[in-house]
Amino acid sequence: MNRHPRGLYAITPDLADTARLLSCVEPVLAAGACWLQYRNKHADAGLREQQALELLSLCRRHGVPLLVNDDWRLAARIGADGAHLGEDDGGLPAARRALGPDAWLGASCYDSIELASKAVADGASYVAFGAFFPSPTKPGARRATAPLLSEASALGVPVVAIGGISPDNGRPLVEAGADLLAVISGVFDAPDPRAAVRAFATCFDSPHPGESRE
Ligand SMILES: Cc1ncc(COP(=O)(O)OP(=O)(O)O)c(N)n1
Ligand SMILES: Cc1nc(C(=O)O)sc1CCOP(=O)(O)O
Ligand SMILES: [Mg+2]
Repeated sequence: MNRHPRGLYAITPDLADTARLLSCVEPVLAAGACWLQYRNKHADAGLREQQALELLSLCRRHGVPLLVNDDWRLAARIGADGAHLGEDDGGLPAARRALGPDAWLGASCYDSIELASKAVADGASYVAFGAFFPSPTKPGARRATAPLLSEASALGVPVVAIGGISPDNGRPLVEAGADLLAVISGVFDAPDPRAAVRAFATCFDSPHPGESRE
């Protein structure tokens, strides 16, 4: 498993129709998203398990890690590559014990470097900050600013930025220290999701020598 991921971390939109979910996600993986998070805030436990299993096979076919949002027990049960937990989603130490040492375990740290440092001590293997921009998916999300990303680089785990990120505003977050840009609407609400994934890739291009980005 690549311990130094860099690129687009696509997060699924809430879709009750599993066939539609798969047909939305497949082109995004084919176009080069490097991680996928299964997030569905409305499905019941049975549908979430069914959707997570179908996404896991799709991700395996594309060689893309699948992480499950909110529910580390589901991640452990289906053998997903990891889980993502926020402040209301249970303790990181129990999740780490259940998932094993090699699984990805992400923690939402909002705008707090102190939360991030505690999360790493508790077993997180990446930390996420946000929201960096107004988020259509989560309009009430707490806001974070880019200097947090460079501060977090010292924690020694991949750093994820989330919240209202688009191909047009993502590059400064990468330049500030984000390894992964986590995105829902900027990919899945784009008129052409494949083109959006390719446009996100340019946020990770190094500037040409001598090129100014002021
Ligand atoms: C990569 C990533 N970062 C942050 C979140 C948000 O997690 P949380 O605060 O638990 O909110 P919900 O996603 O559960 O609404 C995330 N899911 N992924
Ligand atoms: C799920 C989530 N968590 C956030 C945080 O700031 O912790 S922002 C967010 C929504 C991300 O969706 P979009 O790319 O559409 O803004
Ligand atoms: Mg959560």
